[in-house]
Amino acid sequence: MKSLIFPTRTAAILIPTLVFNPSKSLSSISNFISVRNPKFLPHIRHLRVSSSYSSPSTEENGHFQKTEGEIHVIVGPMFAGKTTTLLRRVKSESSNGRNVAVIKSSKDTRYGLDSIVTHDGEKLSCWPLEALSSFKERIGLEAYHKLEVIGIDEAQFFEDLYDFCIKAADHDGKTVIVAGLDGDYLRRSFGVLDIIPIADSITKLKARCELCGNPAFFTLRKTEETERELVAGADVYMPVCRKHYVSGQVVKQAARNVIETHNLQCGSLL
Ligand SMILES: Nc1ncnc2c1ncn2[C@@H]1O[C@H](COP(=O)(O)OP(=O)(O)O)[C@@H](O)[C@H]1O
Ligand SMILES: Cc1cn([C@H]2C[C@H](O)[C@@H](COP(=O)(O)O)O2)c(=O)[nH]c1=O
Repeated sequence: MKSLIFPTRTAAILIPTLVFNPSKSLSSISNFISVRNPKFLPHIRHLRVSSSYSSPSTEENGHFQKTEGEIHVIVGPMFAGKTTTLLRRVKSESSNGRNVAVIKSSKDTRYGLDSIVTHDGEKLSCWPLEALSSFKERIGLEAYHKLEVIGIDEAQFFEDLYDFCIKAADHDGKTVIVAGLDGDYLRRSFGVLDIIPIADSITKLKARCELCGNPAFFTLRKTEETERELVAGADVYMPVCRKHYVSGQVVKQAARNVIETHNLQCGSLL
C-alpha cells in the first residue's frame, strides 16, 4: 500500500467482517453504470504535464500530474453501503500505489470528526472540512500536487462540490470518488446529483427495507423535524422500499392529524 495522505500519522484502518455485502446491492437501473467490476476501476496513469498544458497558476507548473482526471459517484439511501464502497475503493487505489486522501463534511460529527466510519464500524482517517475549497490550503500545495485520488464522503453537505470536482478532475488530473445521498428524506435531490453531468461513472446502491427486507432506495425520517440537514443515524432514519416509504409518510401524516385535532379540542376547552 502506498501513501494515504491523512491529517494525522495515526491512520486507523479496521477491516471487519461485513454482514451486508454492498457489492451485491447495486441497482439494476440500466442507465446507471456500475464500477464494481475491478476491470472498470480507474487504471493508473502517471503523466508529466506537457509544456502545452494550460495551467492558470504558475505554482502548479513542473509538478507530476495526470493529464486526465476522473469522477466516480456512489449514491443511494442511508445504510446502502456508500461509505463501505468508498473505503474499499480508496484502499484499493492506495494498494495500487496511488497517493490518496479522504475528505468528509465536518457537519457529520456522528462518529468523531477525523474519521469516516461505516455503520459497521469500519474506519479510515480523513480531513473533516466545512468547505471543499479549503482542502488545498489545509493539505498544503506540495501534498496536493502529489495526490492522485481524492475520496469525498457525505458529499451532500458540500455546497461547492461541483466546483471542487470539476477543478480537481478537469484541471488537476485527480481521480475523485464521491459518496453521498442522492435524495433527502422527502426524496428531493440532495446536491450530489449536481455532479452527474460531469461524472465518468455512477453507482446507485440499495439498502434493505427495514420493514420488509426488500431492496430499499429511500430514506424515511422517523421523527417530525423538517429541516433538510439533520445529522443522525438509525435513531432518526431508516431505509425503506417504495411501498413502505409511501405508507410511512401516510402514517406520519395521520399522526400529525391526530395531534392537531387533539390540540384543537384542548384549545376549545380553554
Ligand atoms: N437496513 C439496512 N440495509 C442495509 N444495510 C444496513 C441496514 N441497516 C444497517 N446496515 C448496515 O450498514 C452497513 C452499510 O454502512 P455504510 O457503508 O456506512 O452505509 P452508508 O454510507 O450508505 O450509510 C451495511 O453493511 C450493514 O451492515
Ligand atoms: C435522509 C437525510 C439524511 N441526512 C443526514 C443523516 C446522516 O447524518 C447523513 C447521511 O449519512 P449516511 O452516511 O448516508 O448514512 O445525512 C440529512 O441531513 N437529511 C436527510 O434528509
